[in-house]
Amino acid sequence: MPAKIPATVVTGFLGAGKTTLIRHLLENARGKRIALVINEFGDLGVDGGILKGCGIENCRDEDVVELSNGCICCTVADDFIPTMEKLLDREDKPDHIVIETSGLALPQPLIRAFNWPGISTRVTVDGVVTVVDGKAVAEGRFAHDIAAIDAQRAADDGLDHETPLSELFEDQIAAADMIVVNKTDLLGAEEAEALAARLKAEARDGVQVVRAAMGALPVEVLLGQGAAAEADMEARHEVHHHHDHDDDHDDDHHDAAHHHGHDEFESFVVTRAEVTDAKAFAAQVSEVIRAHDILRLKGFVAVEGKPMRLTLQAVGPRVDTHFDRPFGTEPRETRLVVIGEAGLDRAAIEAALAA
Ligand SMILES: Nc1nc2c(ncn2[C@@H]2O[C@H](COP(=O)(O)OP(=O)(O)OP(=O)(O)O)[C@@H](O)[C@H]2O)c(=O)[nH]1
Repeated sequence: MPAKIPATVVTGFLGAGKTTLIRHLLENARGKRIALVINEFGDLGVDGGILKGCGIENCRDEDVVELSNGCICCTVADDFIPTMEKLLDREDKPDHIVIETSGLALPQPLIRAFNWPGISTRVTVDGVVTVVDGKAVAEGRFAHDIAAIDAQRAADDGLDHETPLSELFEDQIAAADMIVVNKTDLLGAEEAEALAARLKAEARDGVQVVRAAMGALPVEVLLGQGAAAEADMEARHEVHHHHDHDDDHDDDHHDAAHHHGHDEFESFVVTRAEVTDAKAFAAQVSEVIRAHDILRLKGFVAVEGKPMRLTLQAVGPRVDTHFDRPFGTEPRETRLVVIGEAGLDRAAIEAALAA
């Protein structure tokens, strides 16, 4: 069976910066063919418009698909699934699918839709990325323009008007594999750090919390999480069980202050001699990842007495290993790439991995 196509679900309240983050991703995807599915509500089509007319090389018109029949959770069968099938049936399949949910939709029903027959064998949820408006959340609001959100909710009969925004927010946090604390340019460094720590404490174990300005995250941090989110829905509880809908769009798409995110991420390579025990080393790596908040760690490991090299891939504390091929004439060394937010304690990480 061919490998499943990974899909990343991007969620977050309106104005949190989802479209901005996706734009940055497309601009930096370097040849990776990304198809976008955008869940617009109503006929505004703002995000589709923004991304379609973007002039980004990787972002061809036919790679942007809009769902315009409203909330995904009530149109799964007649809109979302056929759209996905069409994408998957294409001759030149995308390497990755990115789905932008509209600001108030619950991510859970969408993730669950990936268990649908015909979809579940061909695509998997690589990761759920929840974008939060760091400035708004730090100030105890959940979104930049609560009044706009309220107006949208009120304008739609199908909408549950009772659920407080705080619960929708909790649903978004509970669904996440990665939480992006966006708009850190509007926060002090300490404030951003405190908020990231707070959200990490609220989220499921192992969820990565990263800080960003203008959604600028390295592609390799955002994509390739391998979460298979559709398979562990019970862990991603919904606080709120009513039917909920969403509408979208305030009109502040125009003021994207051009901002070249200075690099808030770093990566380096650690090498070491052969390890004696593959399993024990994987556990050791997992501990180092937790202790140092490493986002990604990947590479090859030489295991004593094994001619094959061990491939190691870690997303957060989840470490996957398998033997992939003989070392052949290459030096039998362990070589691991470490990726994290700037400020990693390189010396300590090197020492801990070499131990
Ligand atoms: N200062 C600042 N502004 C940001 C940042 N990220 C996004 N914005 C601005 O916030 C506004 C909303 O960003 P979008 O990317 O459209 O947000 P969205 O989540 O896609 O919003 P909807 O599509 O309306 O749900 C835009 O004006 C962006 O330019 C950031 O990190 N810092």
